[in-house]
Amino acid sequence: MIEAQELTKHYGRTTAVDHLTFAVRPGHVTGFLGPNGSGKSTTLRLILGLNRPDHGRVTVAGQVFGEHRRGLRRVGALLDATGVHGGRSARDHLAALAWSNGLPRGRVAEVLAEVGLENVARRRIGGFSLGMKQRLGVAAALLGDPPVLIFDEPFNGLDVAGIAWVRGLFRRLADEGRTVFVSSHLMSEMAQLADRLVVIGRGMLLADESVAEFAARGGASSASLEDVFMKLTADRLDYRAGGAK
Ligand SMILES: Nc1ncnc2c1ncn2[C@@H]1O[C@H](COP(=O)(O)OP(=O)(O)OP(=O)(O)O)[C@@H](O)[C@H]1O
Repeated sequence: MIEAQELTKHYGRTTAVDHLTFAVRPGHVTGFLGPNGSGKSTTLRLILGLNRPDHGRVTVAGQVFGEHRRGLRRVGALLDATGVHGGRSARDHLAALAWSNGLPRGRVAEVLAEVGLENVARRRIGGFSLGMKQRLGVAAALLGDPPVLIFDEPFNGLDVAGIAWVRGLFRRLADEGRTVFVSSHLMSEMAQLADRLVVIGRGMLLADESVAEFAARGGASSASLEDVFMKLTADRLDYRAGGAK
């Protein structure tokens, strides 16, 4: 369970996250949606203790998640797949993470197999494609077999087979009773994946409900989830192509 209460973060005069209150429950895939710049990444960084809130709090399993030793046993996260040391091999990268988190070395081979990177385990990460780096990031998140998993835009760079694989993986993790929180700026990605949605716009909460409840906002019309999302966020857009605001 992830619980945010009145969570607020400012960057200078920008309010990135604005009194956000929501809950992410175990046993579900919860999509975290909002237009570009709406505060999703900032919220995830606050959950993981990588930034401090200016107001409010966010807890994971009832505790503020700070700089915990062996944190990977509690929460696995993929925030920025490209933020890894390019000179290391995939295997060495995961082995270092396993060592610093007190995890058995055998987990490295298990997660490499899980994400389909066993054949390139000895190659330098610097030569990996974005999709391969995403797979490696998923492997790192899974390393500690944690009850809570957080993924920021995990579909970036994945091919069709990769997207199908990630969807199946997230479903399995949720069915195992884990809390799975997945951010995206694309409702189309979430429509086939999430059970629940947390939607924000300009840092503020717009929806925290099941996909069925969200769809019902479209009323009797045959509005797609994407239509409902576009309507809900229409006046909370910071960036819109074509110059109109
Ligand atoms: N380190 C920072 N310094 C200054 N402003 C920041 C910083 N990080 C984020 N912001 C601002 O905070 C707001 C929220 O950004 P954030 O990256 O959290 O949004 P996002 O929803 O993840 O966006 P996207 O979907 O485009 O990745 C934006 O206005 C952004 O410019």
